[in-house]
Amino acid sequence: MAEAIVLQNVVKEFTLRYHRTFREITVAKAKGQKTSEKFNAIDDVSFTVEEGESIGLMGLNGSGKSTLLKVINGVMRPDSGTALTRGRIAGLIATGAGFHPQLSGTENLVLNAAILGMSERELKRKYDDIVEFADLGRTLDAPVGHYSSGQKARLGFAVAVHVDSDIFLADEVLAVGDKPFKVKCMRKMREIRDSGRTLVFVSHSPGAVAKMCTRGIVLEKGRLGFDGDVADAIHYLQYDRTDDEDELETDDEIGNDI
Ligand SMILES: Nc1ncnc2c1ncn2[C@@H]1O[C@H](COP(=O)(O)OP(=O)(O)OP(=O)(O)O)[C@@H](O)[C@H]1O
Repeated sequence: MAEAIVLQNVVKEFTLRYHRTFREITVAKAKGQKTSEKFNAIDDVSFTVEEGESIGLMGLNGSGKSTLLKVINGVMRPDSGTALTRGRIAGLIATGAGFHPQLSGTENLVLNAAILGMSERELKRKYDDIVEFADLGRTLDAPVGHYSSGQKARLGFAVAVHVDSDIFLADEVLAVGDKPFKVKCMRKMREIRDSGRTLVFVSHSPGAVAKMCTRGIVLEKGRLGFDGDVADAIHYLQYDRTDDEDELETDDEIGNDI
């Protein structure tokens, strides 16, 4: 089996700025305080994904999952190390990314499909399915700038799943969609997985990850914390733990009842 994604010692550095105004910066400098700090959002991460594997990319908030997807997708370049991929990549890596707020949903659909490499003929063939999947009704005629985050996710996901990709990246599709849409997304991602395409699925929902993926990769403050069987990855993160304080937790329910 061929390699679909190969990451070697990938580092992505960001600058965290503590102040927003000149005045604040001047005061901080006068007091000898730092005004910004560099940190590695992705810190020396290496792993290989074989074609057809389904990976659950997990980790606490801010651990670097979205950043890593952007590096894999190619919208961000690593500061050092290499990120190689084989084949066409599609997916939803950030809700609303690539949308023009002043254009309507329909216009953005066409634009987005073209950006993702769909030919005019292919789009004509798939247009009705995309519209049906997004299920936005007349809202499709309204400017995307007025869309809710869930509506943006619907449109972005609807286009992305209809692209003939070899690698599908999904970031937090379950976070903003309503329940019927989540169910539809999970079904579609399962179809993608079962068709032998490579899937990288970012989620905080252990139930959904366990159902969708065979391998789990856990990021911890930008570093690779765990890479192995998906159940072990969930256990490593203690996402399978339920104690009294977790009683109000809804995350697992979301995954379990899909
Ligand atoms: N463009 C940026 N400039 C500076 N810092 C950034 C930038 N993008 C992300 N970060 C920081 O990098 C770290 C990793 O962010 P990232 O969005 O990859 O985390 P995540 O694991 O996807 O988090 P979550 O689960 O909350 O979605 C965070 O500390 C975030 O604040």
